Amino acid sequence: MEAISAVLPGLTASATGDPSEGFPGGQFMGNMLASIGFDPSLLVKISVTITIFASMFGFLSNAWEGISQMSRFFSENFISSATIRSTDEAYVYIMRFLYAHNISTDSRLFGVTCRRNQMNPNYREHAKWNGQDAENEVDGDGFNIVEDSLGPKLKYNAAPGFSHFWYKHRLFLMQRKLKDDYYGFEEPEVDLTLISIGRSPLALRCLLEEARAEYLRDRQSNTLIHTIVASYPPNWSVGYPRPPRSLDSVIMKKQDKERLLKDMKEYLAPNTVHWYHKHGLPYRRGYLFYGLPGAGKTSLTMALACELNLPIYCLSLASTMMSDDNLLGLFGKLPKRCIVLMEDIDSAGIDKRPGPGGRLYTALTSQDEEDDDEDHAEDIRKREERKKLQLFKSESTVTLSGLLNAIDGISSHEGRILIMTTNYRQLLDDALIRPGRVDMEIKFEHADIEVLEGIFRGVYADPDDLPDFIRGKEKMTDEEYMRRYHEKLNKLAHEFASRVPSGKFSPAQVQGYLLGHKSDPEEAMDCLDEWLESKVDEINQLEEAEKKAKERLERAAERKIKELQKKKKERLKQERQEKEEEEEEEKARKEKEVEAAAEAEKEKRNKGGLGKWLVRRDTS
Ligand SMILES: Nc1ncnc2c1ncn2[C@@H]1O[C@H](COP(=O)(O)OP(=O)(O)OP(=O)(O)O)[C@@H](O)[C@H]1O
Repeated sequence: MEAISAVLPGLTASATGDPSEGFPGGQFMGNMLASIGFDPSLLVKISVTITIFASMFGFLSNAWEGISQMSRFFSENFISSATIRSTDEAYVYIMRFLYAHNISTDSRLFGVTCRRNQMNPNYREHAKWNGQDAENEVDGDGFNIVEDSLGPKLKYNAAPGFSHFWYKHRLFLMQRKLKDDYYGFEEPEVDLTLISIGRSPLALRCLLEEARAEYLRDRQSNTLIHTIVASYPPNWSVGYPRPPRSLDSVIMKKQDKERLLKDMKEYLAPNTVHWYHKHGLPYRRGYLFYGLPGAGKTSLTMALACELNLPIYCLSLASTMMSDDNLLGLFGKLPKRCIVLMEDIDSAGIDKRPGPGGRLYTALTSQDEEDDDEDHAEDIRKREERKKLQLFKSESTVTLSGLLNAIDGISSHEGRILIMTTNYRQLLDDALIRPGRVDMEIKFEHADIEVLEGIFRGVYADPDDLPDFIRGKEKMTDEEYMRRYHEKLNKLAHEFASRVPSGKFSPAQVQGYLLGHKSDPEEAMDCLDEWLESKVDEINQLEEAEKKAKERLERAAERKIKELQKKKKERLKQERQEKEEEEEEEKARKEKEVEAAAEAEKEKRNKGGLGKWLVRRDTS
C-alpha cells in the first residue's frame, strides 16, 4: 500500500478515508459516491488492475518485439531459405526429389492422394511427375507401383504446413502453404519454403542442384510428352515421361530414315540458325508423315525425339478446345527446341476458308459449288471425299488461315520442328503442305519384304526373351551362341518375309501377329498359314470394298462435274439469249428513233414549204 500511495497519492488518500488529501475535489467526489452507496476504495482497485494490465501489455509487446527482432536476427544470420512456387518448374524438381528420397512422407503429418487420380485429370498429369509414376512401372517385387488388383494405390507426400527432414546429416525445415483461392479444376497453388540451418546457403543450394540434376537426367533418359491441359486458355502440361524408343525399332526404308535424320540434325546444328537468319529465312522446319494407319508415323516421331533429345508437344486439332486464338497462344508458349506433333491433320477437316461459326468442313457453302466448273475437277474430287469423311470427324473451330498463321505467321515461333501426320494426304489443302511449311514428306506404306524381315527380327531381337531358341547353350561360348542365334533368326525372318505377301499388311498388323507368339518364333512360323488365310480373305474383302468406294466416289465426282458443266452450259445459253434479246431491243429502239427523226424532218419540210408559199402570196 505504501508503494501505491507513493505512485497515486490522490487515490490512496481517498482509500484511507481522507480524500481531501488527494486531488482537488476528491472529497466532494468521495462524498458524492458514498451518498449513492458506492465504495470509493473500489475505484482504487480498478485503477490498480488497469495499471498492472497496461504494464503487462507493455512488457509483452516489448518482449514480442524483442522475440521478432531476435527471430529476424536469427533468420538473417543463422538460416538460409529458398521459396519456390508451384507454378515454377523448379517445384516439380523438388517434389519429385522429396518423393524419390522418401523425404517427409514418413512423418506423422502427411498428404495423401491416389496414384492414379480418377477425379482430376490435371492433377493426375501433375502427379505423374510428382511421384514419377509410370503407369506400367513395377516395384522390386514385380508389382505395379500405380495400382494393385483392387485399384489405384495411395501415394504419400509432404503435408501442407511445417515439417522437417534430414538429408546428408543436415537438418532442413520445409513449409508448404496451400493457396485456397484456386478453382476446383485447377492445381492448388503452393508456396514451398525450404530452410537449412546455418549461415551458408550452400547446403540448400546443393540440395536444389541435386533435385534439378536428378529431374533433368530423368528427362534425358525418357522422352517427355506434353499434351494440352484443359485450362482457360489451354496450356501445355508439365509433361510426362515415356520410355525411350530407339530408331532401330522403327522399321522403314533405310534411305528414308537416313534422309530424315540427316535433315533434322542439320537443322538443329548450332550454326544453322545463323544461316537461316543471314538468308532472311524464318528458322523453322516442317515434315509430313502420311500414309497407311499403323505404319509407324507416331513411332518414328517418338524415336526421333529420343534420338535428338527433344520433348514432344502433341496438338490435336480435332479437340473442341482448339480455336485459332488458342492455337496461336499454344504455339507462342513452345520452348526453343522441340518437336510439335500434329496427328491426323486431316481430321480437323481443314477447308480453304473459315465457314460459319468457324467450322472447317461446313465451310463448303453452295456458293463454292456454284463457282466450280470443270477446270476444278480435282477440287471437286477432294470435296466429295471430304464430305464422306465428314461423318467421322470431330468438331473443331480451327480454320485453315488460323492454322497457317500459327505455323508460320509473322508472330510464329521459331526453332521448332513441326511433324504433321495424316492418313489422307490427298485431302490436305495445297497451302498447308507447300514447301516452307512442309519441307520433307515421308510416305508410309504396306510392309514390303524389307519391312517384314525387319519387324520379325525386331520382335525376337533379345536372346534373353528366348532361352530355348538355341539348344545346347551351356556347351557354347557366348560368341558362338550369339552367332548361331542370329543365323537362325535371320533365316526365319527371311522365310517369314517370303511367305507373307508383300504390300498387303500394315507393319502394325504384322507386329500384332508376331506379338501373339512373342516367346516362340517357330510357333509363329507354324501358325502363319492359318493367320494368312483368315487375313487374306479379310484383306480381299477390304480391298474390294475400298475399290467400290473409290469407284462410287469417282462416279459421284463425275456426276458433280457433269452437273456443273451442264449448269454452266445453261447459264451461258441463257446469257447468250439475254444478250440477243437485248441487242434486238436496242436495234428496234434505234430503228424507231430513225423513223421518228425522218418523220419529224418530213413534217418540218412540209411546214417549211407551206410557209414559203404564204410569204410569196403576201408579197405578191
Ligand atoms: N514401321 C514400323 N516399325 C516398327 N513398328 C511399327 C511400325 N509401324 C507400326 N509399328 C507398330 O504398330 C503400332 C502402331 O504404330 P504407329 O502408332 O506408329 O502407327 P501410325 O502410322 O502412327 O498409325 P496411325 O496413322 O493410326 O496413327 C505401334 O505399336 C508400332 O510399334
